[in-house]
Amino acid sequence: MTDKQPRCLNFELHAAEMRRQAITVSASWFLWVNILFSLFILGRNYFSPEHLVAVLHHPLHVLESAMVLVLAASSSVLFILRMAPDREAIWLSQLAKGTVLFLSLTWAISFYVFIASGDMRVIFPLAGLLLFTALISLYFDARVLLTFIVPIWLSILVSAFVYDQSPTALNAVLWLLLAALLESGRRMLNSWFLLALRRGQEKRDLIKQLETLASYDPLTGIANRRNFQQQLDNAIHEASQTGGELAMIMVDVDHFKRFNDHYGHQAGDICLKEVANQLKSAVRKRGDSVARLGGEEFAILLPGGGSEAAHRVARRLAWRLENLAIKHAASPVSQHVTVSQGISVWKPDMSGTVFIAQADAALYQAKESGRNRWNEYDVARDKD
Ligand SMILES: Nc1nc2c(ncn2[C@@H]2O[C@H](COP(=O)(O)OP(=O)(O)OP(=O)(O)O)[C@@H](O)[C@H]2O)c(=O)[nH]1
Repeated sequence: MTDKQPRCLNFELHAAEMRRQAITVSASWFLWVNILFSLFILGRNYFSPEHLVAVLHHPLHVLESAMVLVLAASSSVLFILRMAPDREAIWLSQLAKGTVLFLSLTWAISFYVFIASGDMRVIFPLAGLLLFTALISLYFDARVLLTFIVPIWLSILVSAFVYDQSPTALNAVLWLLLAALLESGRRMLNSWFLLALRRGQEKRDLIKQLETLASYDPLTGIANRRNFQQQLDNAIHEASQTGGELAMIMVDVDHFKRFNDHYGHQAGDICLKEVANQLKSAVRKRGDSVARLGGEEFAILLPGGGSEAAHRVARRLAWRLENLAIKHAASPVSQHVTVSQGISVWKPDMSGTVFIAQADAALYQAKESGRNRWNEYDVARDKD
Protein backbone atom coordinates (compact mmCIF):
# COMPACT_ATOMS: atom_id res chain seq x y z
CA MET A 1 0.00 0.00 0.00
CA THR A 2 1.35 3.46 -0.83
CA ASP A 3 1.33 6.37 1.61
CA LYS A 4 -1.46 7.98 -0.34
CA GLN A 5 -3.96 5.14 -0.07
CA PRO A 6 -4.54 5.19 3.69
CA ARG A 7 -4.83 9.00 3.56
CA CYS A 8 -7.51 8.70 0.82
CA LEU A 9 -9.26 6.02 2.81
CA ASN A 10 -9.11 8.22 5.90
CA PHE A 11 -10.55 11.11 3.93
CA GLU A 12 -13.35 8.94 2.53
CA LEU A 13 -14.23 7.74 6.04
CA HIS A 14 -14.13 11.31 7.34
CA ALA A 15 -16.33 12.51 4.43
CA ALA A 16 -18.84 9.71 5.11
CA GLU A 17 -18.97 10.68 8.79
CA MET A 18 -19.42 14.37 7.91
CA ARG A 19 -22.24 13.47 5.49
CA ARG A 20 -23.91 11.51 8.25
CA GLN A 21 -23.67 14.45 10.65
CA ALA A 22 -24.64 17.06 8.04
CA ILE A 23 -27.96 15.40 7.36
CA THR A 24 -29.31 16.08 10.85
CA VAL A 25 -28.42 19.77 10.47
CA SER A 26 -29.86 20.20 6.95
CA ALA A 27 -32.92 18.08 7.72
CA SER A 28 -34.26 20.80 10.06
CA TRP A 29 -34.56 23.35 7.29
CA PHE A 30 -35.92 20.75 4.87
CA LEU A 31 -38.58 19.72 7.39
CA TRP A 32 -39.61 23.35 7.92
CA VAL A 33 -40.13 23.71 4.16
CA ASN A 34 -42.21 20.52 4.12
CA ILE A 35 -44.35 21.86 6.96
CA LEU A 36 -44.92 25.15 5.11
CA PHE A 37 -45.78 23.41 1.84
CA SER A 38 -48.22 21.01 3.47
CA LEU A 39 -49.88 23.91 5.34
CA PHE A 40 -50.09 25.82 2.09
CA ILE A 41 -51.84 22.97 0.29
CA LEU A 42 -54.16 22.24 3.22
CA GLY A 43 -55.02 25.96 3.51
CA ARG A 44 -55.46 26.29 -0.21
CA ASN A 45 -57.91 23.40 -0.29
CA TYR A 46 -59.92 24.63 2.66
CA PHE A 47 -60.09 28.28 1.70
CA SER A 48 -60.60 27.92 -2.01
CA PRO A 49 -63.96 26.24 -2.75
CA GLU A 50 -62.98 25.65 -6.35
CA HIS A 51 -60.00 23.52 -5.38
CA LEU A 52 -61.85 21.98 -2.49
CA VAL A 53 -64.45 20.63 -4.87
CA ALA A 54 -61.78 19.29 -7.19
CA VAL A 55 -60.04 17.47 -4.39
CA LEU A 56 -63.10 16.25 -2.56
CA HIS A 57 -64.16 14.50 -5.70
CA HIS A 58 -61.32 12.17 -5.20
CA PRO A 59 -62.66 9.09 -3.33
CA LEU A 60 -60.34 8.90 -0.32
CA HIS A 61 -59.40 12.52 0.27
CA VAL A 62 -55.95 11.23 -0.34
CA LEU A 63 -54.38 14.65 -0.74
CA GLU A 64 -55.52 15.94 2.66
CA SER A 65 -54.44 12.75 4.36
CA ALA A 66 -51.08 12.93 2.64
CA MET A 67 -50.58 16.56 3.70
CA VAL A 68 -51.56 15.77 7.30
CA LEU A 69 -48.98 12.96 7.22
CA VAL A 70 -46.29 15.33 5.85
CA LEU A 71 -47.19 17.86 8.54
CA ALA A 72 -47.21 15.32 11.38
CA ALA A 73 -44.02 13.51 10.33
CA SER A 74 -42.08 16.71 9.64
CA SER A 75 -43.06 18.40 12.91
CA SER A 76 -42.42 15.33 15.07
CA VAL A 77 -39.01 14.65 13.54
CA LEU A 78 -38.16 18.35 13.75
CA PHE A 79 -39.07 18.24 17.46
CA ILE A 80 -36.94 15.11 18.00
CA LEU A 81 -33.98 16.71 16.17
CA ARG A 82 -34.24 19.82 18.33
CA MET A 83 -34.60 17.96 21.62
CA ALA A 84 -32.06 15.16 21.04
CA PRO A 85 -29.23 15.44 23.57
CA ASP A 86 -26.61 14.21 21.09
CA ARG A 87 -27.15 15.72 17.64
CA GLU A 88 -24.36 13.53 16.23
CA ALA A 89 -25.99 10.23 17.26
CA ILE A 90 -26.20 7.64 14.50
CA TRP A 91 -29.87 6.86 15.13
CA LEU A 92 -30.72 10.52 14.54
CA SER A 93 -29.20 10.56 11.05
CA GLN A 94 -30.98 7.28 10.29
CA LEU A 95 -34.25 8.81 11.43
CA ALA A 96 -33.60 11.82 9.17
CA LYS A 97 -32.87 9.53 6.19
CA GLY A 98 -35.99 7.46 6.87
CA THR A 99 -38.07 10.64 7.07
CA VAL A 100 -36.71 11.83 3.71
CA LEU A 101 -37.92 8.56 2.12
CA PHE A 102 -41.29 8.77 3.88
CA LEU A 103 -41.82 12.39 2.76
CA SER A 104 -40.79 11.55 -0.77
CA LEU A 105 -43.35 8.73 -1.03
CA THR A 106 -46.06 10.91 0.48
CA TRP A 107 -45.31 13.75 -1.94
CA ALA A 108 -45.21 11.27 -4.83
CA ILE A 109 -48.75 10.16 -3.95
CA SER A 110 -49.86 13.79 -3.57
CA PHE A 111 -48.52 14.80 -6.97
CA TYR A 112 -50.19 11.78 -8.51
CA VAL A 113 -53.50 12.93 -6.99
CA PHE A 114 -52.93 16.50 -8.22
CA ILE A 115 -52.53 15.31 -11.76
CA ALA A 116 -55.35 12.80 -11.42
CA SER A 117 -57.70 15.59 -10.28
CA GLY A 118 -56.62 17.77 -13.19
CA ASP A 119 -55.15 20.43 -10.89
CA MET A 120 -52.09 21.28 -12.92
CA ARG A 121 -51.55 24.91 -11.91
CA VAL A 122 -49.73 24.13 -8.71
CA ILE A 123 -47.87 21.02 -9.71
CA PHE A 124 -44.83 22.38 -11.58
CA PRO A 125 -43.90 25.27 -9.28
CA LEU A 126 -44.50 23.16 -6.17
CA ALA A 127 -42.61 20.10 -7.42
CA GLY A 128 -39.79 22.32 -8.76
CA LEU A 129 -39.44 24.21 -5.46
CA LEU A 130 -39.56 21.01 -3.45
CA LEU A 131 -36.90 19.34 -5.58
CA PHE A 132 -34.60 22.39 -5.34
CA THR A 133 -35.16 22.52 -1.58
CA ALA A 134 -34.08 18.89 -1.43
CA LEU A 135 -31.04 19.72 -3.57
CA ILE A 136 -29.94 22.52 -1.24
CA SER A 137 -30.42 20.46 1.92
CA LEU A 138 -29.19 17.07 0.72
CA TYR A 139 -26.60 17.80 -2.02
CA PHE A 140 -23.77 16.24 0.01
CA ASP A 141 -25.35 12.78 -0.04
CA ALA A 142 -26.31 11.68 -3.56
CA ARG A 143 -28.10 8.56 -2.31
CA VAL A 144 -30.37 10.40 0.13
CA LEU A 145 -31.06 13.10 -2.44
CA LEU A 146 -32.05 10.49 -5.02
CA THR A 147 -34.23 8.78 -2.40
CA PHE A 148 -36.24 11.98 -2.32
CA ILE A 149 -36.19 12.91 -5.98
CA VAL A 150 -36.79 9.59 -7.76
CA PRO A 151 -40.25 8.63 -6.31
CA ILE A 152 -41.61 12.15 -6.97
CA TRP A 153 -40.13 12.16 -10.42
CA LEU A 154 -41.56 8.77 -11.36
CA SER A 155 -44.95 9.57 -9.87
CA ILE A 156 -45.29 12.74 -11.94
CA LEU A 157 -44.15 11.01 -15.11
CA VAL A 158 -46.42 8.00 -14.62
CA SER A 159 -49.49 10.06 -13.67
CA ALA A 160 -48.90 12.45 -16.57
CA PHE A 161 -48.77 9.45 -18.87
CA VAL A 162 -51.78 7.70 -17.32
CA TYR A 163 -53.99 10.80 -17.22
CA ASP A 164 -52.62 12.19 -20.45
CA GLN A 165 -52.07 15.59 -18.86
CA SER A 166 -48.68 16.66 -20.10
CA PRO A 167 -47.71 14.66 -23.11
CA THR A 168 -46.11 17.51 -25.00
CA ALA A 169 -42.50 17.45 -26.11
CA LEU A 170 -42.05 20.79 -24.35
CA ASN A 171 -42.92 19.24 -21.00
CA ALA A 172 -40.51 16.38 -21.61
CA VAL A 173 -37.76 18.89 -22.42
CA LEU A 174 -38.62 20.87 -19.29
CA TRP A 175 -38.37 17.77 -17.11
CA LEU A 176 -35.03 16.83 -18.65
CA LEU A 177 -33.77 20.38 -18.15
CA LEU A 178 -34.84 20.27 -14.51
CA ALA A 179 -33.04 16.94 -14.11
CA ALA A 180 -29.86 18.36 -15.65
CA LEU A 181 -30.08 21.45 -13.41
CA LEU A 182 -30.53 19.33 -10.30
CA GLU A 183 -27.60 17.05 -11.13
CA SER A 184 -25.20 19.85 -12.14
CA GLY A 185 -26.24 21.82 -9.03
CA ARG A 186 -25.65 18.77 -6.85
CA ARG A 187 -22.18 18.21 -8.32
CA MET A 188 -21.21 21.86 -7.90
CA LEU A 189 -22.43 22.08 -4.27
CA ASN A 190 -20.89 18.70 -3.46
CA SER A 191 -17.50 19.81 -4.80
CA TRP A 192 -17.61 22.79 -2.38
CA PHE A 193 -18.55 20.45 0.44
CA LEU A 194 -15.59 18.16 -0.35
CA LEU A 195 -13.25 21.14 -0.73
CA ALA A 196 -14.27 22.44 2.70
CA LEU A 197 -13.69 18.97 4.19
CA ARG A 198 -10.29 18.71 2.49
CA ARG A 199 -9.23 22.13 3.80
CA GLY A 200 -10.35 21.10 7.29
CA GLN A 201 -8.35 17.87 7.01
CA GLU A 202 -5.24 19.78 5.83
CA LYS A 203 -5.61 22.16 8.75
CA ARG A 204 -5.83 19.29 11.22
CA ASP A 205 -2.78 17.59 9.64
CA LEU A 206 -0.84 20.85 9.87
CA ILE A 207 -1.74 21.35 13.53
CA LYS A 208 -0.64 17.76 14.22
CA GLN A 209 2.69 18.39 12.48
CA LEU A 210 3.21 21.61 14.43
CA GLU A 211 2.38 19.87 17.69
CA THR A 212 4.88 17.12 16.83
CA LEU A 213 7.54 19.70 15.98
CA ALA A 214 6.88 21.58 19.20
CA SER A 215 6.90 18.49 21.43
CA TYR A 216 9.34 15.98 19.92
CA ASP A 217 13.04 16.01 19.19
CA PRO A 218 13.48 15.77 15.40
CA LEU A 219 16.70 13.72 15.59
CA THR A 220 15.68 10.97 17.99
CA GLY A 221 11.86 11.19 17.81
CA ILE A 222 11.51 11.16 21.61
CA ALA A 223 10.00 13.99 23.70
CA ASN A 224 11.90 17.29 23.80
CA ARG A 225 12.62 19.49 26.83
CA ARG A 226 9.32 21.38 26.56
CA ASN A 227 7.33 18.15 26.41
CA PHE A 228 9.37 16.71 29.29
CA GLN A 229 8.66 19.78 31.42
CA GLN A 230 4.91 19.31 30.83
CA GLN A 231 5.10 15.62 31.68
CA LEU A 232 7.10 16.45 34.79
CA ASP A 233 4.50 19.02 35.95
CA ASN A 234 1.70 16.49 35.36
CA ALA A 235 3.57 13.72 37.16
CA ILE A 236 4.28 15.97 40.17
CA HIS A 237 0.64 17.05 40.27
CA GLU A 238 -0.49 13.42 40.11
CA ALA A 239 1.97 12.28 42.80
CA SER A 240 0.88 15.18 45.06
CA GLN A 241 -2.76 14.16 44.66
CA THR A 242 -2.32 10.41 45.07
CA GLY A 243 0.71 10.32 47.36
CA GLY A 244 2.43 8.06 44.81
CA GLU A 245 6.15 7.77 44.14
CA LEU A 246 8.08 9.56 41.42
CA ALA A 247 11.70 9.31 40.30
CA MET A 248 13.87 10.86 37.61
CA ILE A 249 17.13 9.88 35.96
CA MET A 250 19.29 12.46 34.21
CA VAL A 251 21.46 10.76 31.57
CA ASP A 252 24.56 12.19 29.88
CA VAL A 253 26.68 10.48 27.18
CA ASP A 254 30.27 10.33 28.38
CA HIS A 255 32.83 12.32 26.41
CA PHE A 256 30.51 12.88 23.54
CA LYS A 257 32.52 15.83 22.24
CA ARG A 258 35.43 13.47 21.75
CA PHE A 259 33.11 11.00 19.98
CA ASN A 260 32.04 13.75 17.55
CA ASP A 261 35.61 14.90 17.02
CA HIS A 262 36.77 11.34 16.41
CA TYR A 263 33.96 9.88 14.28
CA GLY A 264 32.32 12.99 12.88
CA HIS A 265 29.05 14.76 13.54
CA GLN A 266 26.97 12.35 11.43
CA ALA A 267 28.20 9.34 13.40
CA GLY A 268 27.43 11.39 16.52
CA ASP A 269 23.83 11.78 15.37
CA ILE A 270 23.52 8.02 14.81
CA CYS A 271 24.97 7.41 18.27
CA LEU A 272 22.43 9.78 19.88
CA LYS A 273 19.58 7.97 18.09
CA GLU A 274 20.86 4.64 19.38
CA VAL A 275 21.14 5.96 22.92
CA ALA A 276 17.54 7.25 22.65
CA ASN A 277 16.41 3.79 21.48
CA GLN A 278 18.12 2.16 24.45
CA LEU A 279 16.46 4.65 26.81
CA LYS A 280 13.07 3.74 25.36
CA SER A 281 13.65 0.03 25.81
CA ALA A 282 15.15 0.45 29.26
CA VAL A 283 11.86 1.81 30.61
CA ARG A 284 9.25 -0.88 30.55
CA LYS A 285 6.26 0.35 32.47
CA ARG A 286 3.42 2.21 30.78
CA GLY A 287 3.56 5.84 31.83
CA ASP A 288 7.36 5.98 32.07
CA SER A 289 8.76 8.53 29.67
CA VAL A 290 12.07 9.48 28.09
CA ALA A 291 13.18 12.80 26.63
CA ARG A 292 16.15 14.47 25.01
CA LEU A 293 16.80 17.66 26.94
CA GLY A 294 19.40 18.88 24.43
CA GLY A 295 22.83 17.92 23.07
CA GLU A 296 23.85 14.59 24.57
CA GLU A 297 21.66 14.98 27.66
CA PHE A 298 18.57 12.82 28.20
CA ALA A 299 16.06 12.33 31.00
CA ILE A 300 13.86 9.49 32.22
CA LEU A 301 10.73 10.05 34.29
CA LEU A 302 9.35 7.18 36.33
CA PRO A 303 5.89 7.95 37.75
CA GLY A 304 4.94 5.45 40.46
CA GLY A 305 8.61 4.45 40.79
CA GLY A 306 10.95 5.18 43.70
CA SER A 307 14.65 4.78 44.33
CA GLU A 308 14.66 1.04 43.72
CA ALA A 309 12.88 1.31 40.35
CA ALA A 310 15.21 4.12 39.25
CA HIS A 311 18.32 2.07 40.11
CA ARG A 312 16.87 -0.88 38.19
CA VAL A 313 16.27 1.25 35.08
CA ALA A 314 19.74 2.87 35.34
CA ARG A 315 21.35 -0.58 35.62
CA ARG A 316 19.34 -1.84 32.63
CA LEU A 317 20.36 1.15 30.49
CA ALA A 318 24.07 0.73 31.32
CA TRP A 319 23.80 -2.98 30.59
CA ARG A 320 22.04 -2.42 27.27
CA LEU A 321 24.66 0.08 26.12
CA GLU A 322 27.39 -2.30 27.14
CA ASN A 323 25.79 -5.02 25.02
CA LEU A 324 25.24 -2.65 22.11
CA ALA A 325 28.94 -1.74 22.29
CA ILE A 326 29.04 1.35 20.07
CA LYS A 327 32.76 1.94 19.56
CA HIS A 328 34.20 5.02 21.28
CA ALA A 329 37.95 4.87 20.74
CA ALA A 330 38.43 8.39 22.09
CA SER A 331 36.81 7.72 25.46
CA PRO A 332 39.13 7.43 28.47
CA VAL A 333 36.51 5.49 30.46
CA SER A 334 35.59 2.65 28.08
CA GLN A 335 36.14 1.39 24.54
CA HIS A 336 32.41 1.76 24.00
CA VAL A 337 29.86 4.52 24.39
CA THR A 338 28.82 4.82 28.04
CA VAL A 339 26.57 7.12 30.03
CA SER A 340 26.62 8.76 33.44
CA GLN A 341 23.28 8.89 35.27
CA GLY A 342 21.93 10.95 38.14
CA ILE A 343 18.89 9.75 40.07
CA SER A 344 16.57 11.92 42.11
CA VAL A 345 13.53 10.73 44.06
CA TRP A 346 10.65 13.13 44.50
CA LYS A 347 9.47 14.00 48.02
CA PRO A 348 6.09 15.60 48.83
CA ASP A 349 6.06 19.38 48.29
CA MET A 350 9.26 19.26 46.22
CA SER A 351 9.05 21.61 43.23
CA GLY A 352 9.94 20.54 39.69
CA THR A 353 12.97 22.85 39.72
CA VAL A 354 14.42 21.29 42.88
CA PHE A 355 13.63 17.80 41.58
CA ILE A 356 15.59 18.48 38.36
CA ALA A 357 18.41 20.25 40.24
CA GLN A 358 18.86 17.19 42.49
CA ALA A 359 19.04 14.87 39.44
CA ASP A 360 21.61 17.24 37.88
CA ALA A 361 23.63 17.26 41.10
CA ALA A 362 23.54 13.45 41.24
CA LEU A 363 24.69 13.32 37.60
CA TYR A 364 27.53 15.70 38.39
CA GLN A 365 28.55 13.45 41.29
CA ALA A 366 28.50 10.39 38.95
CA LYS A 367 30.75 12.22 36.49
CA GLU A 368 33.06 13.38 39.24
CA SER A 369 33.38 9.84 40.49
CA GLY A 370 34.72 8.65 37.12
CA ARG A 371 31.68 8.51 34.70
CA ASN A 372 30.09 5.32 33.29
CA ARG A 373 28.02 4.88 36.45
CA TRP A 374 24.82 5.96 38.15
CA ASN A 375 24.35 7.74 41.39
CA GLU A 376 21.39 8.78 43.55
CA TYR A 377 21.23 12.30 44.92
CA ASP A 378 22.65 12.48 48.40
CA VAL A 379 21.96 15.61 50.47
CA ALA A 380 25.01 15.08 52.69
CA ARG A 381 27.38 14.79 49.69
CA ASP A 382 25.76 17.78 48.01
CA LYS A 383 26.41 19.92 51.10
CA ASP A 384 30.10 18.98 51.01
N1 LIG B 1 26.36 14.80 16.60
C1 LIG B 1 25.73 15.65 17.41
N2 LIG B 1 26.42 16.27 18.38
C2 LIG B 1 25.77 17.09 19.19
C3 LIG B 1 24.40 17.35 19.06
N3 LIG B 1 24.04 18.25 20.03
C4 LIG B 1 25.15 18.52 20.74
N4 LIG B 1 26.23 17.83 20.25
C5 LIG B 1 27.60 17.83 20.67
O1 LIG B 1 27.69 17.21 21.95
C6 LIG B 1 28.91 17.64 22.54
C7 LIG B 1 28.69 17.87 24.02
O2 LIG B 1 29.93 18.19 24.59
P1 LIG B 1 30.12 18.41 26.13
O3 LIG B 1 28.98 19.23 26.66
O4 LIG B 1 31.50 18.94 26.31
O5 LIG B 1 29.97 17.04 26.76
P2 LIG B 1 30.89 15.72 26.72
O6 LIG B 1 31.95 15.83 25.69
O7 LIG B 1 30.00 14.54 26.63
O8 LIG B 1 31.59 15.74 28.12
P3 LIG B 1 31.00 15.10 29.42
O9 LIG B 1 29.54 15.31 29.42
O10 LIG B 1 31.69 15.86 30.52
O11 LIG B 1 31.38 13.66 29.40
C8 LIG B 1 29.34 18.91 21.79
O12 LIG B 1 30.48 18.60 21.01
C9 LIG B 1 28.15 19.21 20.89
O13 LIG B 1 28.57 19.76 19.64
C10 LIG B 1 23.70 16.70 18.01
O14 LIG B 1 22.51 16.86 17.82
N5 LIG B 1 24.39 15.85 17.21
